[in-house]
Amino acid sequence: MTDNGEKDLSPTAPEVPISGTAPPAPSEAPVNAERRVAVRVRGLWKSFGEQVAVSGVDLDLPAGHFVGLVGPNGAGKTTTLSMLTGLLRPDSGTVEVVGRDVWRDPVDIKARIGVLPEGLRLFERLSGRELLTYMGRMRGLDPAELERRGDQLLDVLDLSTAQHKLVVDYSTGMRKKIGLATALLHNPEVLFLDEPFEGVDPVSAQVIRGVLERYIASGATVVFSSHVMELVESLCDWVAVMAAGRIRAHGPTAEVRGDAESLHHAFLELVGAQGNPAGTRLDWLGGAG
Ligand SMILES: Nc1ncnc2c1ncn2[C@@H]1O[C@H](COP(=O)(O)OP(=O)(O)OP(=O)(O)O)[C@@H](O)[C@H]1O
Repeated sequence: MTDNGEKDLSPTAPEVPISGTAPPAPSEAPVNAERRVAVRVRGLWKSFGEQVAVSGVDLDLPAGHFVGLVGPNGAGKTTTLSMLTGLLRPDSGTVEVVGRDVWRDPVDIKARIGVLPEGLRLFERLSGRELLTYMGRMRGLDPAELERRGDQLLDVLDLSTAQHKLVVDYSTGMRKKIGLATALLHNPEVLFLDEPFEGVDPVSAQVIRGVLERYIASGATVVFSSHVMELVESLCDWVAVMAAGRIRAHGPTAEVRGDAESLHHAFLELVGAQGNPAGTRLDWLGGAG
Protein backbone atom coordinates (compact mmCIF):
# COMPACT_ATOMS: atom_id res chain seq x y z
CA MET A 1 0.00 0.00 0.00
CA THR A 2 1.12 3.53 -0.66
CA ASP A 3 0.64 6.55 1.60
CA ASN A 4 -2.77 7.24 0.12
CA GLY A 5 -3.94 3.68 0.69
CA GLU A 6 -3.46 2.59 -2.87
CA LYS A 7 -2.29 -0.91 -3.73
CA ASP A 8 0.45 -0.01 -6.23
CA LEU A 9 1.38 -3.05 -8.23
CA SER A 10 3.07 -1.51 -11.23
CA PRO A 11 6.67 -1.53 -9.87
CA THR A 12 6.58 -5.30 -9.63
CA ALA A 13 5.13 -5.76 -13.08
CA PRO A 14 7.92 -7.55 -14.95
CA GLU A 15 6.70 -6.84 -18.45
CA VAL A 16 5.77 -3.20 -17.88
CA PRO A 17 8.83 -1.43 -16.50
CA ILE A 18 7.24 1.96 -16.68
CA SER A 19 7.73 3.38 -13.20
CA GLY A 20 10.36 6.06 -12.93
CA THR A 21 11.00 6.33 -16.64
CA ALA A 22 10.77 9.69 -18.33
CA PRO A 23 8.10 10.07 -21.02
CA PRO A 24 9.82 9.45 -24.34
CA ALA A 25 9.91 12.24 -26.88
CA PRO A 26 7.83 11.00 -29.83
CA SER A 27 10.76 11.19 -32.23
CA GLU A 28 12.89 8.98 -30.00
CA ALA A 29 10.18 6.60 -28.79
CA PRO A 30 11.63 3.10 -28.54
CA VAL A 31 10.27 0.48 -30.88
CA ASN A 32 9.41 -1.77 -27.94
CA ALA A 33 5.87 -0.74 -26.97
CA GLU A 34 6.26 -2.50 -23.60
CA ARG A 35 8.59 0.23 -22.39
CA ARG A 36 6.44 3.18 -23.40
CA VAL A 37 3.92 5.04 -21.32
CA ALA A 38 0.79 5.86 -23.30
CA VAL A 39 -0.82 8.07 -20.68
CA ARG A 40 0.91 9.78 -17.76
CA VAL A 41 -1.28 11.43 -15.14
CA ARG A 42 0.01 13.48 -12.23
CA GLY A 43 -1.96 15.08 -9.41
CA LEU A 44 -5.29 15.15 -11.21
CA TRP A 45 -8.17 16.83 -9.37
CA LYS A 46 -11.69 17.76 -10.38
CA SER A 47 -14.61 19.04 -8.31
CA PHE A 48 -18.14 19.96 -9.28
CA GLY A 49 -19.12 22.47 -6.61
CA GLU A 50 -18.81 20.62 -3.29
CA GLN A 51 -18.57 17.25 -4.99
CA VAL A 52 -14.97 16.06 -5.42
CA ALA A 53 -15.15 13.71 -8.41
CA VAL A 54 -11.42 13.01 -8.85
CA SER A 55 -9.04 13.54 -5.96
CA GLY A 56 -5.36 13.39 -6.74
CA VAL A 57 -4.90 10.69 -9.37
CA ASP A 58 -1.36 9.68 -10.36
CA LEU A 59 -1.15 6.97 -12.99
CA ASP A 60 1.07 5.64 -15.78
CA LEU A 61 -0.82 3.60 -18.36
CA PRO A 62 1.47 1.36 -20.41
CA ALA A 63 1.42 1.54 -24.20
CA GLY A 64 0.48 -1.48 -26.27
CA HIS A 65 -1.94 -2.79 -23.65
CA PHE A 66 -5.64 -3.24 -23.16
CA VAL A 67 -6.11 -1.09 -20.07
CA GLY A 68 -9.29 -1.20 -18.01
CA LEU A 69 -10.38 1.61 -15.71
CA VAL A 70 -12.86 0.03 -13.34
CA GLY A 71 -14.86 1.30 -10.40
CA PRO A 72 -18.35 1.47 -8.94
CA ASN A 73 -20.97 4.02 -10.03
CA GLY A 74 -19.81 7.51 -9.25
CA ALA A 75 -16.17 6.47 -8.76
CA GLY A 76 -14.92 9.15 -11.14
CA LYS A 77 -14.16 7.06 -14.24
CA THR A 78 -16.00 9.23 -16.77
CA THR A 79 -14.64 12.42 -15.20
CA THR A 80 -11.12 10.99 -15.39
CA LEU A 81 -11.49 9.81 -18.99
CA SER A 82 -12.93 13.21 -19.95
CA MET A 83 -9.84 14.91 -18.52
CA LEU A 84 -7.47 12.43 -20.20
CA THR A 85 -9.00 13.18 -23.59
CA GLY A 86 -9.21 16.97 -23.40
CA LEU A 87 -12.99 17.08 -23.01
CA LEU A 88 -12.94 18.42 -19.45
CA ARG A 89 -10.35 20.76 -17.96
CA PRO A 90 -8.90 19.55 -14.64
CA ASP A 91 -8.86 21.84 -11.59
CA SER A 92 -5.21 20.87 -11.23
CA GLY A 93 -2.76 18.23 -12.40
CA THR A 94 -1.27 17.23 -15.73
CA VAL A 95 -2.07 14.66 -18.37
CA GLU A 96 0.39 13.55 -21.05
CA VAL A 97 -0.71 11.27 -23.85
CA VAL A 98 2.07 9.76 -25.97
CA GLY A 99 4.45 12.22 -24.32
CA ARG A 100 2.44 15.38 -25.06
CA ASP A 101 0.57 17.58 -22.66
CA VAL A 102 -3.13 17.25 -23.43
CA TRP A 103 -3.97 20.78 -22.38
CA ARG A 104 -0.97 22.54 -23.88
CA ASP A 105 -1.17 20.87 -27.27
CA PRO A 106 -4.86 19.95 -27.76
CA VAL A 107 -4.95 19.98 -31.57
CA ASP A 108 -1.96 17.69 -31.93
CA ILE A 109 -3.28 15.35 -29.24
CA LYS A 110 -6.70 15.10 -30.86
CA ALA A 111 -5.06 13.86 -34.05
CA ARG A 112 -3.36 11.08 -32.08
CA ILE A 113 -6.26 9.78 -30.04
CA GLY A 114 -9.66 8.28 -30.70
CA VAL A 115 -12.50 8.74 -28.24
CA LEU A 116 -15.80 6.98 -27.78
CA PRO A 117 -17.34 8.99 -24.94
CA GLU A 118 -20.24 8.02 -22.72
CA GLY A 119 -23.55 9.24 -24.18
CA LEU A 120 -21.90 9.92 -27.53
CA ARG A 121 -23.74 12.55 -29.53
CA LEU A 122 -23.76 11.80 -33.23
CA PHE A 123 -25.04 13.76 -36.20
CA GLU A 124 -28.42 12.05 -36.26
CA ARG A 125 -29.53 13.23 -39.71
CA LEU A 126 -26.52 11.77 -41.48
CA SER A 127 -26.35 8.16 -42.59
CA GLY A 128 -23.62 5.96 -41.10
CA ARG A 129 -21.58 6.31 -44.30
CA GLU A 130 -22.04 10.09 -44.41
CA LEU A 131 -20.97 10.34 -40.79
CA LEU A 132 -17.75 8.47 -41.55
CA THR A 133 -17.10 10.65 -44.61
CA TYR A 134 -17.71 13.80 -42.61
CA MET A 135 -15.43 12.73 -39.75
CA GLY A 136 -12.74 11.55 -42.16
CA ARG A 137 -12.74 14.87 -43.98
CA MET A 138 -12.55 16.72 -40.68
CA ARG A 139 -9.50 14.57 -39.96
CA GLY A 140 -8.00 15.55 -43.31
CA LEU A 141 -7.93 12.05 -44.77
CA ASP A 142 -7.35 11.63 -48.48
CA PRO A 143 -10.78 10.88 -50.09
CA ALA A 144 -9.73 7.58 -51.67
CA GLU A 145 -8.13 6.37 -48.45
CA LEU A 146 -11.16 7.56 -46.50
CA GLU A 147 -13.46 5.51 -48.71
CA ARG A 148 -11.22 2.45 -48.40
CA ARG A 149 -11.11 2.68 -44.60
CA GLY A 150 -14.84 3.41 -44.44
CA ASP A 151 -15.64 0.33 -46.55
CA GLN A 152 -13.48 -1.86 -44.33
CA LEU A 153 -14.78 -0.51 -41.03
CA LEU A 154 -18.42 -0.80 -42.11
CA ASP A 155 -17.77 -4.34 -43.30
CA VAL A 156 -15.86 -5.53 -40.23
CA LEU A 157 -18.37 -3.92 -37.87
CA ASP A 158 -21.26 -5.48 -39.77
CA LEU A 159 -22.78 -2.13 -40.72
CA SER A 160 -22.47 -2.33 -44.51
CA THR A 161 -26.14 -3.04 -45.08
CA ALA A 162 -27.13 -0.18 -42.74
CA GLN A 163 -24.63 2.32 -44.09
CA HIS A 164 -27.28 4.43 -45.87
CA LYS A 165 -29.70 4.41 -42.95
CA LEU A 166 -29.86 7.61 -40.86
CA VAL A 167 -27.99 7.42 -37.58
CA VAL A 168 -31.16 8.48 -35.75
CA ASP A 169 -32.64 5.12 -36.78
CA TYR A 170 -29.66 3.09 -35.52
CA SER A 171 -30.04 0.79 -32.49
CA THR A 172 -27.90 1.31 -29.38
CA GLY A 173 -25.39 -1.31 -30.49
CA MET A 174 -25.21 0.12 -34.01
CA ARG A 175 -24.55 3.57 -32.54
CA LYS A 176 -21.69 2.18 -30.47
CA LYS A 177 -20.25 0.51 -33.57
CA ILE A 178 -20.47 3.57 -35.83
CA GLY A 179 -19.04 5.63 -32.95
CA LEU A 180 -16.16 3.18 -32.72
CA ALA A 181 -15.64 3.41 -36.49
CA THR A 182 -15.36 7.21 -36.31
CA ALA A 183 -12.92 6.89 -33.40
CA LEU A 184 -10.70 4.47 -35.36
CA LEU A 185 -10.88 6.08 -38.80
CA HIS A 186 -7.69 8.14 -38.43
CA ASN A 187 -5.73 5.21 -36.94
CA PRO A 188 -5.09 6.80 -33.53
CA GLU A 189 -2.23 5.81 -31.25
CA VAL A 190 -4.45 5.59 -28.17
CA LEU A 191 -8.15 4.80 -28.12
CA PHE A 192 -10.30 5.85 -25.12
CA LEU A 193 -13.64 4.10 -24.73
CA ASP A 194 -16.20 4.86 -22.04
CA GLU A 195 -18.39 1.81 -21.44
CA PRO A 196 -18.03 0.58 -25.05
CA PHE A 197 -20.02 -2.61 -24.49
CA GLU A 198 -23.02 -1.11 -22.70
CA GLY A 199 -26.21 -1.93 -24.59
CA VAL A 200 -24.30 -4.07 -27.09
CA ASP A 201 -25.51 -7.60 -27.82
CA PRO A 202 -23.07 -10.53 -27.43
CA VAL A 203 -22.53 -10.91 -31.19
CA SER A 204 -21.72 -7.22 -31.69
CA ALA A 205 -19.58 -7.29 -28.52
CA GLN A 206 -17.57 -10.13 -30.02
CA VAL A 207 -17.11 -8.13 -33.23
CA ILE A 208 -15.96 -5.03 -31.33
CA ARG A 209 -13.66 -7.18 -29.25
CA GLY A 210 -12.06 -8.66 -32.37
CA VAL A 211 -11.45 -5.20 -33.82
CA LEU A 212 -9.88 -3.97 -30.60
CA GLU A 213 -7.66 -7.05 -30.23
CA ARG A 214 -6.36 -6.55 -33.74
CA TYR A 215 -5.75 -2.88 -33.01
CA ILE A 216 -3.79 -3.70 -29.82
CA ALA A 217 -1.73 -6.29 -31.67
CA SER A 218 -0.47 -3.49 -33.91
CA GLY A 219 1.09 -1.80 -30.85
CA ALA A 220 -1.71 0.68 -30.16
CA THR A 221 -3.27 1.23 -26.73
CA VAL A 222 -6.89 0.95 -25.61
CA VAL A 223 -8.06 2.53 -22.37
CA PHE A 224 -11.61 1.69 -21.48
CA SER A 225 -13.89 2.14 -18.51
CA SER A 226 -16.38 -0.41 -17.30
CA HIS A 227 -17.96 -1.84 -14.22
CA VAL A 228 -18.48 -5.26 -15.81
CA MET A 229 -15.65 -7.07 -14.09
CA GLU A 230 -15.86 -10.33 -16.04
CA LEU A 231 -15.46 -8.38 -19.26
CA VAL A 232 -12.49 -6.45 -17.93
CA GLU A 233 -10.84 -9.60 -16.64
CA SER A 234 -11.21 -11.36 -19.98
CA LEU A 235 -10.13 -8.38 -22.10
CA CYS A 236 -7.64 -6.30 -20.16
CA ASP A 237 -4.09 -7.23 -19.35
CA TRP A 238 -3.72 -4.14 -17.17
CA VAL A 239 -6.24 -2.50 -14.85
CA ALA A 240 -6.69 0.50 -12.59
CA VAL A 241 -9.33 0.26 -9.88
CA MET A 242 -10.96 3.53 -8.92
CA ALA A 243 -13.29 4.34 -6.01
CA ALA A 244 -14.43 7.67 -4.57
CA GLY A 245 -12.19 9.63 -6.93
CA ARG A 246 -8.99 7.76 -6.10
CA ILE A 247 -6.99 4.94 -7.63
CA ARG A 248 -7.13 1.98 -5.22
CA ALA A 249 -4.91 -0.40 -7.18
CA HIS A 250 -3.26 -0.58 -10.55
CA GLY A 251 -1.05 -2.95 -12.46
CA PRO A 252 -1.22 -6.13 -14.55
CA THR A 253 -4.65 -7.72 -14.16
CA ALA A 254 -3.28 -10.94 -12.64
CA GLU A 255 -1.43 -8.97 -9.97
CA VAL A 256 -4.40 -6.77 -9.09
CA ARG A 257 -6.51 -9.94 -8.80
CA GLY A 258 -3.80 -11.48 -6.56
CA ASP A 259 -5.05 -14.48 -4.61
CA ALA A 260 -8.71 -13.52 -4.99
CA GLU A 261 -11.04 -15.97 -6.73
CA SER A 262 -11.60 -13.48 -9.56
CA LEU A 263 -11.10 -9.82 -10.42
CA HIS A 264 -14.70 -9.34 -9.32
CA HIS A 265 -13.85 -10.53 -5.79
CA ALA A 266 -10.64 -8.49 -5.67
CA PHE A 267 -12.64 -5.46 -6.80
CA LEU A 268 -15.26 -5.89 -4.05
CA GLU A 269 -12.49 -6.13 -1.49
CA LEU A 270 -10.68 -3.07 -2.85
CA VAL A 271 -13.74 -0.84 -2.95
CA GLY A 272 -14.91 -2.04 0.45
CA ALA A 273 -18.25 -3.41 -0.74
CA GLN A 274 -18.18 -6.82 0.96
CA GLY A 275 -20.77 -7.68 3.57
CA ASN A 276 -23.33 -5.18 2.26
CA PRO A 277 -26.13 -5.29 4.85
CA ALA A 278 -28.92 -4.30 2.42
CA GLY A 279 -30.53 -7.72 2.78
CA THR A 280 -31.10 -7.28 6.50
CA ARG A 281 -32.38 -3.70 6.14
CA LEU A 282 -35.06 -4.44 3.55
CA ASP A 283 -37.04 -6.63 5.90
CA TRP A 284 -40.33 -5.55 4.26
CA LEU A 285 -39.29 -6.71 0.79
CA GLY A 286 -40.74 -9.93 -0.64
CA GLY A 287 -43.32 -12.37 0.63
CA ALA A 288 -47.06 -11.81 0.74
CA GLY A 289 -46.83 -9.16 3.50
N1 LIG B 1 -21.17 17.62 -14.51
C1 LIG B 1 -21.26 17.23 -13.24
N2 LIG B 1 -21.82 18.02 -12.31
C2 LIG B 1 -21.91 17.64 -11.02
N3 LIG B 1 -21.43 16.47 -10.55
C3 LIG B 1 -20.85 15.63 -11.43
C4 LIG B 1 -20.74 15.97 -12.82
N4 LIG B 1 -20.10 14.93 -13.45
C5 LIG B 1 -19.86 14.02 -12.50
N5 LIG B 1 -20.30 14.44 -11.29
C6 LIG B 1 -20.17 13.71 -10.02
O1 LIG B 1 -18.83 13.26 -9.91
C7 LIG B 1 -18.78 11.94 -9.39
C8 LIG B 1 -18.06 11.03 -10.38
O2 LIG B 1 -18.89 10.88 -11.52
P1 LIG B 1 -18.43 10.03 -12.80
O3 LIG B 1 -19.51 10.18 -13.83
O4 LIG B 1 -17.06 10.43 -13.17
O5 LIG B 1 -18.41 8.55 -12.20
P2 LIG B 1 -18.31 7.15 -12.98
O6 LIG B 1 -17.29 6.35 -12.25
O7 LIG B 1 -18.10 7.36 -14.42
O8 LIG B 1 -19.76 6.55 -12.68
P3 LIG B 1 -20.70 5.55 -13.58
O9 LIG B 1 -20.04 4.21 -13.55
O10 LIG B 1 -21.99 5.55 -12.80
O11 LIG B 1 -20.83 6.14 -14.95
C9 LIG B 1 -20.22 11.54 -9.09
O12 LIG B 1 -20.48 11.80 -7.73
C10 LIG B 1 -21.04 12.46 -9.97
O13 LIG B 1 -22.30 12.74 -9.39
